[in-house]
Amino acid sequence: MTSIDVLDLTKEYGTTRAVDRLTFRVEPGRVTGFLGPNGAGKSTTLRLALGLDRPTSGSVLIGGRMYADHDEPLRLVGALLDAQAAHGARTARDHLLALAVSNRIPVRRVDDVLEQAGIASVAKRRIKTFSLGMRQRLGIAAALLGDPEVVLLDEPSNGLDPEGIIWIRELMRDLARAGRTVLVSSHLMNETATFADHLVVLGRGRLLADTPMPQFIAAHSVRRVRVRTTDPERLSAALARAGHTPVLADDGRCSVDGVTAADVGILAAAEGLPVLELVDERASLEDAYLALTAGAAEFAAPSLQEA
Ligand SMILES: Nc1ncnc2c1ncn2[C@@H]1O[C@H](COP(=O)(O)OP(=O)(O)OP(=O)(O)O)[C@@H](O)[C@H]1O
Repeated sequence: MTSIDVLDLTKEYGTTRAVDRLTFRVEPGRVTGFLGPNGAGKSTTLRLALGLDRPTSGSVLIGGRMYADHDEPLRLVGALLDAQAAHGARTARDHLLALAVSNRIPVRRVDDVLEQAGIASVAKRRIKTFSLGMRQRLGIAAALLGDPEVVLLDEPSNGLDPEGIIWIRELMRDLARAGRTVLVSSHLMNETATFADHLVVLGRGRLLADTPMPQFIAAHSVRRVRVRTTDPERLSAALARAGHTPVLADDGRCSVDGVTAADVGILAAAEGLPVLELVDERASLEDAYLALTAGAAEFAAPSLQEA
């Protein structure tokens, strides 16, 4: 069981602080969604974890050691960072074979991962003829080649069709169920909600949240009730008198934040209004995420003069 520990990590590019004193732990046995708006620092953190760039300060430890200090890192950590990185003139199979041989991974793994990624039938085609989705599957095959305990995926559903998106979701869940440590970056909140057990949210290089998914939603969502009665204006006026701020839609439905369905039902009954529809709406992960990152999304990464 191998955890990832990000410890007081900072990365500056000139005057841009891409990652700002970040500390969090990614636990095995679950899928951790790594979220944040464009430029939040997700890819930089993953590159630092893989030793592809040097931190300005702080560190990332995988299984208690830096990536580069492991003897056979590809057998411990599999990563998909840039699916376009593979050499276009090679066939998919040759690309994986070269990776296997140079990392002392048994050659039989090549056919296993081609099969697992659903690209066995195109294994002998040159990579330059591949669609974005096929390249993405090849990148995932390469990440799984060393049968790693830790899997880092940067936007893995990029370019995948709906069937591919379901496949990658199930693959990530299976890896976590098998006790592996799975960290997956994304901008897509609703999609992340379909596979992540835990969330780490960044904004402007800083940690905004590190929390189990259900707690994240509960902590950041607003209660909202949707109600429809025979007289929307009268109900609206009654809600306003009770100190609420109802929003009336064209279809006669009324939304009210910060109340329960019971509150609204009792109020409607007191007004003698028949209730035609009354729904307790749970804010979606998208709403919760947008509320959390609203401040961070308005700006680019902070410059050092600002910080
Ligand atoms: N090599 C680099 N040189 C200069 N600035 C960089 C470099 N890499 C990243 N940055 C800057 O660091 C910040 C964080 O970028 P990063 O790519 O890590 O964010 P991200 O969260 O992965 O965004 P996206 O979702 O758009 O990929 C951005 O302001 C980016 O412009």
